[in-house]
Amino acid sequence: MRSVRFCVNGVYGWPAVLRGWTKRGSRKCLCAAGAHDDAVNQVGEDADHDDDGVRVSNEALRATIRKSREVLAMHRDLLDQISEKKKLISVIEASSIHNGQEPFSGSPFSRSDAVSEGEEIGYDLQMYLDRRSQKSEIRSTHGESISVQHEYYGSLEDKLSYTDVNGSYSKVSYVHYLYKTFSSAATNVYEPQSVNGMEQDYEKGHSVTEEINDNSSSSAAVDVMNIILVAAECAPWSKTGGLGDVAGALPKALSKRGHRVMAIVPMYGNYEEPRQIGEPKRYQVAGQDMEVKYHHAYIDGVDFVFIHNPIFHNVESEIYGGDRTDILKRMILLCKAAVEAPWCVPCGGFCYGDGNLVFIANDWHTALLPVYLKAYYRDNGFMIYARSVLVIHNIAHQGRGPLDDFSYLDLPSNYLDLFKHHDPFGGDHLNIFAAGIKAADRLLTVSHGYAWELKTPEGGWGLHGIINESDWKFQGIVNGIDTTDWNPRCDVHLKSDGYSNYSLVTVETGKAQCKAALQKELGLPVRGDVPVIAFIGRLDNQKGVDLIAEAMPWIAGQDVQVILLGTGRQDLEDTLRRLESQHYDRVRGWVGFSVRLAHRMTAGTDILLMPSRFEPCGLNQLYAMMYGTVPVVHAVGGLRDTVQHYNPYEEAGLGWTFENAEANRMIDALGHCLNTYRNYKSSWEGLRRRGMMQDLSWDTAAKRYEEVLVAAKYQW
Ligand SMILES: Nc1ncnc2c1ncn2[C@@H]1O[C@H](COP(=O)(O)OP(=O)(O)O[C@H]2O[C@H](CO)[C@@H](O)[C@H](O)[C@H]2O)[C@@H](O)[C@H]1O
Repeated sequence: MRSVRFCVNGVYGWPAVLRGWTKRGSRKCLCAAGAHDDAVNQVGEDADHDDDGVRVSNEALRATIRKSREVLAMHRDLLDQISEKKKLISVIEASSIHNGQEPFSGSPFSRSDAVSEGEEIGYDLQMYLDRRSQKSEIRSTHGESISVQHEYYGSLEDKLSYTDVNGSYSKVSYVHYLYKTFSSAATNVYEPQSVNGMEQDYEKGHSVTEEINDNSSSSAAVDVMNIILVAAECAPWSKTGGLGDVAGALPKALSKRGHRVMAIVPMYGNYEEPRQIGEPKRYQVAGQDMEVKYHHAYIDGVDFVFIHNPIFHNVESEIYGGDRTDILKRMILLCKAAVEAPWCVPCGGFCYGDGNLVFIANDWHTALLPVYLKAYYRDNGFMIYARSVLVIHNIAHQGRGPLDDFSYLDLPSNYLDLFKHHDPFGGDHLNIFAAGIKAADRLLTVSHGYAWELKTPEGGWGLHGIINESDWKFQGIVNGIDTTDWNPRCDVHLKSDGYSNYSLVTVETGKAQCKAALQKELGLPVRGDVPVIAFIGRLDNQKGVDLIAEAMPWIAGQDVQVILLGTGRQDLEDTLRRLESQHYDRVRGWVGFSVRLAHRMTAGTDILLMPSRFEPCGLNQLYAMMYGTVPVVHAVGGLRDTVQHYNPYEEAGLGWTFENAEANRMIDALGHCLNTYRNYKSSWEGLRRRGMMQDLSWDTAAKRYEEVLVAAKYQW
């Protein structure tokens, strides 16, 4: 007998799904809106007495049918309302054309006063829908239905803004209706015929979920996505390095392109903006029952969603700290809570659902997400059109552990093979990154150079074999930077203490002022003529700060100042302190994490040193160029991609690169750089200007991400 499944816009109640697995392997979920957990639990329990694993008790079936009927009645009601309102809108359209107004006059991004309704609920869904409509206009190849939507709400907003709407409907009620109608469109609107079809199918015991997904595939003609990015850190709330910057900026860039975007991160502290949303949910982590509260803030077009549970408290300063299993448990909870977010976080009143849905997971911390999406949902016939993309920011951290750790993950035993990895260093071990790479629909990394390196034994850190096998779905996209946050023209950290904002036009004076302010702040001699060299980064083997220490006798022999900012390995922190005390007249070693100082150093120094042994992309060299600071880098990974070596004959290039991560090579490159600074002023100005004139924003990268997300959507 075929099992009955029903789930509309609600939670699949996976504790029950999990119970189904642990006791009898793969099992389909049975739930209805408003009664998911009850229905699921009931079925799960009944099913426990079911020998062949497919029989569902009559009682549970009846309960589900009852609930399903209620839901279908609601749908019918909604569709009636929609068709009524459509007629009304057509009348308004006709009358406005009659009045000689352009149907689409006015920017779709402009906010009418009617949007205050959205503000009231703290969510500008209308803005999203407007973008969606604009996008559909740009991509005119995508079918009729969207252009029809465009006509409806695009023109209606104009009418609401520029003409009087008399009669029984107020402006606000129209727009409120549109929020409802078209947010449904954004998250699986049900066409009347489909609903009827659903009803019939349902009566026959067919899966309504499948029908809904069929609808999403028809709206799949539109490349506007529901995107959920999940990461362990996100600036400005939490940041230990570049991943935080990317998680804070990429979602905004994707939202600007017209997508509905959510970013999910743990809630490490008491953040000001987010408010609790939806109902708390419970998840099993390593046999422990944990409650998650979702908190939400809608900022710059992005639904930032924070996972609140005591497990994340008090680790803000040490996000990846604690013992191995502590970190693992945090990441399990994050991934479980994230994969269910499209069903239980009603941003602006509406869940994302699974139509046109793509998750973007980042690094090993969230590499479990593609696995959970597959094991909890897709293997069971749910969310079959949802996709996952995994981004490798740093392969050096893989979530390795003994095979016994598998029991924490809460997965069917046949999934063990996905995690089992053998290499000469780890032997047979559990590797979370490896499993995520295999399970993800697409694999990305943060530069072309690193994409190439990852496929080599030296660069792949034991995972090169798996990455080579995944080559068909793998590519590199160079990171962008947040040009609001990192912009010398408006950088908030340059507005006080003698610093100054500056632009391409005022770079000479602006940088000089920042340099003097920085020297003063750090107690260095205030001298405009001395080149100031910076290093900013995590203190570990990757960043090569030890090469700077090795080269310090030569560097300190030059007439230069050096400022080193970093935190990490104890011995390297001690090195920074030692260098400062040995060369106190010209070196500062600032141990700690200071976003403000990082910004001020980027503005107030002349040269940025990045002798990284490997660098997947690197953001500091991009920030440096944006601020007219010239990079000197080891030509590796993303550094090779982004810093073109200076060519004095053609006055081309952006900085200096050196081929091997060795102190002497670095000294050579730095020597040429200092010579140009001192003796070839106009060349130096050219280097600065070329750096500053680049478009380093996320716009280009976001477009490329979009292509990958769309490719994932159409991939089977
Ligand atoms: N002590 C300190 N105080 C204040 N700020 C500090 C700091 N130490 C580092 N930072 C900041 O952290 C960020 C570091 O970004 P990176 O991209 O250089 O490195 P990271 O190795 O962390 O990221 C990984 O992911 C990113 C994103 O994909 C890749 O670019 C990179 O190559 C990869 O190693 C910058 O914003 C920097 O200013």
